[in-house]
Amino acid sequence: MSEPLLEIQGLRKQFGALRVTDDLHLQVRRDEVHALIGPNGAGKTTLIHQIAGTLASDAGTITLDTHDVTALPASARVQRGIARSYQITNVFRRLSVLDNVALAVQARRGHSFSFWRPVVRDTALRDEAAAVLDRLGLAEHALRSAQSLSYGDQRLLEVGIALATAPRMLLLDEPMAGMGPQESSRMVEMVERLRGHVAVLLVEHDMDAVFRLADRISVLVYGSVIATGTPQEIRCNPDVVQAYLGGEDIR
Ligand SMILES: Nc1ncnc2c1ncn2[C@@H]1O[C@H](COP(=O)(O)OP(=O)(O)OP(=O)(O)O)[C@@H](O)[C@H]1O
Repeated sequence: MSEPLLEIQGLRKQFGALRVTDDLHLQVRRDEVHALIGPNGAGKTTLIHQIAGTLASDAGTITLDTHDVTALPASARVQRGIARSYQITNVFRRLSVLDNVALAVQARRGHSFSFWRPVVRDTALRDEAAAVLDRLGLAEHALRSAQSLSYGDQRLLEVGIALATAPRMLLLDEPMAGMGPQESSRMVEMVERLRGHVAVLLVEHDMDAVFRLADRISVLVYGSVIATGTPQEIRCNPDVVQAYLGGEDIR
């Protein structure tokens, strides 16, 4: 069993009187796919924002590899190895697929976007971006504009942009949302290939995908983790079945 890479203790985020995350504790190991499930409004997306640093926390700590990152801005967390995939709105639609990934590689190297040069002039950059596309199964689309990709491929590209920052902790917020069965299964295969190379925290409503992919699952209810365990443990946990599904079987 590996040591936790990400450790969250007593985390809280409050909007007015509403505590969206509240005394939240969670550990993600460095070699696991860890799924976070919970009813609508439980606070899953808010937690992803707090980990990524796009929302400041009101209490608690977030440590990555024992370094406290709670007070760091989002950009500094990316440099430390935390990446999240954003919605398609984060993709530069008119740029090529390869250039989109290369921009993220370049950002990781600490260059600002104003120094962006066509990727074709920078072999190392191009090779690194191409390797990411290979990993995603998008190599054949490298020179197409991002906007010409199918919906499923655009969502894969989002993950590619996150991977291009060479994360140790990858946050995926509903990567299968809006996908048909075929596209979902490509995303599942892609996440499967990441296992062991990068720690993955996966928020997903598609329970088939969750139970297929997760090494462990945490269940969030009213902003707190009520249970963490293997898929089998979670499936059999009476508190989870009661709280999450109102008493119905989880699958
Ligand atoms: N910026 C905000 N201001 C006020 N309330 C917010 C804000 N962001 C989220 N909330 C509220 O916090 C609660 C949790 O939202 P969040 O999106 O984190 O839940 P979730 O578990 O991701 O839900 P879903 O599964 O439906 O995506 C909701 O009641 C939401 O309305």
